[in-house]
Amino acid sequence: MRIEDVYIWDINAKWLGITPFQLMENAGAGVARVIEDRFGKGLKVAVFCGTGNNGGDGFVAARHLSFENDVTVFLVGDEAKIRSEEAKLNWNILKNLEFVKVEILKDSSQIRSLDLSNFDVIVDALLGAGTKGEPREPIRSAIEKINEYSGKAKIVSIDLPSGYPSEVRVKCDFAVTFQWDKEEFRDFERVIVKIGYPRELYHLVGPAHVKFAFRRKGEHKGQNGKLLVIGGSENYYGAPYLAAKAASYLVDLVFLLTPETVARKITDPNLIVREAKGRNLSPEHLNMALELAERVDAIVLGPGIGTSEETKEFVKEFLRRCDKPIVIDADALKVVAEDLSLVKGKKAVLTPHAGEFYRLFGVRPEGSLEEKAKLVMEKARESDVVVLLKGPYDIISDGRGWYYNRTGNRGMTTGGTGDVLAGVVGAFLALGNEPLRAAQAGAFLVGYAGDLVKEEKGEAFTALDVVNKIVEALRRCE
Ligand SMILES: NC(=O)C1=CN([C@@H]2O[C@H](COP(=O)(O)OP(=O)(O)OC[C@H]3O[C@@H](n4cnc5c(N)ncnc54)[C@H](O)[C@@H]3O)[C@@H](O)[C@H]2O)[C@H](O)CC1
Ligand SMILES: [K+]
Repeated sequence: MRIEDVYIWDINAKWLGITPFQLMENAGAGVARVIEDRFGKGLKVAVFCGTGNNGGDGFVAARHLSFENDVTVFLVGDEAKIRSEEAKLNWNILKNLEFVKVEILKDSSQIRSLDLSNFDVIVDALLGAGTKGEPREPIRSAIEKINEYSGKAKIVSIDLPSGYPSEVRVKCDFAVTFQWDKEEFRDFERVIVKIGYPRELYHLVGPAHVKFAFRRKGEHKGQNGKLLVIGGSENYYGAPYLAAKAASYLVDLVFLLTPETVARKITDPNLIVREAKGRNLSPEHLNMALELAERVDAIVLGPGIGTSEETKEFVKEFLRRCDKPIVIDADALKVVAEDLSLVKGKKAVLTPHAGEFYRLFGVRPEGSLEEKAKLVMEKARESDVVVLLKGPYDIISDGRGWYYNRTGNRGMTTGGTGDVLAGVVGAFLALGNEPLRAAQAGAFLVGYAGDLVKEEKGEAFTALDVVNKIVEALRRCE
């Protein structure tokens, strides 16, 4: 698990109804318990708190420790800067306690003159997962002050030694970190306390996956994602349009390569339509497709593409010669089913429904969520791509872990929502996300948009209704 996961778990925990207040209470209580387990009671404890939630954990730990120890809290910084509701609540509780001494240290001179020699334990709750860069004053002086007592007092850091990973960091005896170890943590001892997360969070896709996937990096047009949608045929023109339209809300440019019969029906100014002569895509359009692919960040291949022989030839050759991140959906999956080596090791997301999954892998996804998930994970690992199995719960795997998405409703069985999903996953790929994150974010966002439609219209709606709710759903994930 990485530090970013801390924020993903917090946000998705909130989605499950677990509040940051509960998490902070459990974190601070866990720190207090470890300190008393290790060092006994009747201790003289100094708790150095910053103004973020690391400090908030310190406020809680101070309150728990004050029951049988002599506690002094040093707030380092301006109390007006205490930002989160949960930290503010715990600060206000602490300030009103007679049996906890509270001192506010606003600048470094106050810190430099501190004498901590009569404290048995010093708790470092200055900086945690929200640290950016080298420690700045007055936090820096507090770190240096605490380090003067390394080897004299017991020094316990909350979550991680403040200042880490920079050289200016607290020399702690150990850090109490939460729920699981983090792969970025090196060269300091950790004690892990659980703070009440259910196992669900290992697997649940939530709004945090969208929040972290929708990163608009560039300032200039075209820097925030360029996508190419390849699809449409003599029988289908809606599908490629839905995929392209959905994506156009998330990225800067969307190109749509489609047969002329389809192109003529699409007049949406947000889409850059490129006509392929004839009624279906065929090998004669390969160069045009490859040249367009060179200009974009990601590709969606398949919506409405049909199953004519010349189109299957086109799909095969295109997959052989294009290495851009790609979503493969609908009838293009039929071509992949004939030869999985076409996608092996690509930055690809396959988006089959149950029938297409059977066609691809020769086995029906049946049984419990966990049984289906293990099957999806096995097939994703074998084919070395991300598989997003669509269903009442979408199941997603990159072959290493498995995730499931609960947003969406029965109204989503209406035609075209699969095209919308393919377009949105493609857009998240074009924004620079890894295939797994793109699939997680796409599944959640499209289902959530469908839920917003249902709130308004009940379960009778069209895929275009879902497209029109994507921006609203995205805003709620931010
Ligand atoms: N799920 C969990 O594991 C939980 C973790 N909790 C605790 O929350 C912190 C992360 O809190 P956050 O508010 O995001 O950030 P920090 O408190 O670490 O720091 C932000 C604070 O510090 C200032 N700041 C940032 N960088 C610097 C710097 N280089 N120098 C000086 N000051 C800096 C910034 O302006 C903010 O004011 C996590 O570590 C856990 O301890 C939850 O409480 C429980 C769930
Ligand atoms: K800390």
